[in-house]
Amino acid sequence: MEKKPEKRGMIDTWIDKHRSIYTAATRHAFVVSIRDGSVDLSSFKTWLEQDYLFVRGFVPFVANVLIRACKDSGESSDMEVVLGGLASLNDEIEWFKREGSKWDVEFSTVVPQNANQDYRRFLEALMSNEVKYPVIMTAFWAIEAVYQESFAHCLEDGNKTPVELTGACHRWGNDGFKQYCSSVKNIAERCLENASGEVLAEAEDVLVRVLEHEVAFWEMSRGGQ
Ligand SMILES: Cc1ncc(CN)c(N)n1
Repeated sequence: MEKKPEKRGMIDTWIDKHRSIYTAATRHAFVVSIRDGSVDLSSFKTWLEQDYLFVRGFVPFVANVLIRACKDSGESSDMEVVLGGLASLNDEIEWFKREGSKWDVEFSTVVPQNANQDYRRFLEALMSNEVKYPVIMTAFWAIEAVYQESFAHCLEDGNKTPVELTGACHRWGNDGFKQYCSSVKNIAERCLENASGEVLAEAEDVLVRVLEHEVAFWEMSRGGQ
């Protein structure tokens, strides 16, 4: 049977419109250096330290998305998708701790860098009740999708990803995580279909801002702030 082409929604339209920042976030030099094996391991360690702190701040954000999915969605399956994401953050934190001991990282002494603090402040602002559900779901999708696309790239054919880094790549580059991102995208697209012009403008803006924060986060790993 012929496969039906997937329906293009607002998110795909916005990605096309903001292609250069989308590519900057999903094909950043740090990610490309993992894929081609030239990665500087001290950059990887910086990323690991900073991302552990980020993920700890991401938990309350996702918990808030879960509450909004229960209160504002009207579709009971939204809650199940987000709950799955929250549960996998538990595994993620355990993974970071194991990885930290492998790389001799003492997380308790790590200080969040500026890009990390800015990103976390942005997430906190999104947790306000004033922010509409379609806007939150768009942001949530973008945050997860950047990691999925980036790390899946490090596993694609022809990669020279160092074996000690493949664990990180599989964590976000695996098919289950891809499927989960696609479910989150479907939720966001469904909400955006019925959104007002004002909410659409806000969601587009938030999408671009997530991509900018992701670029700054990768830059920080390579020694920027
Ligand atoms: C900066 C960042 N962005 C996204 C993810 C994926 N949850 C993450 N761990 N860190």
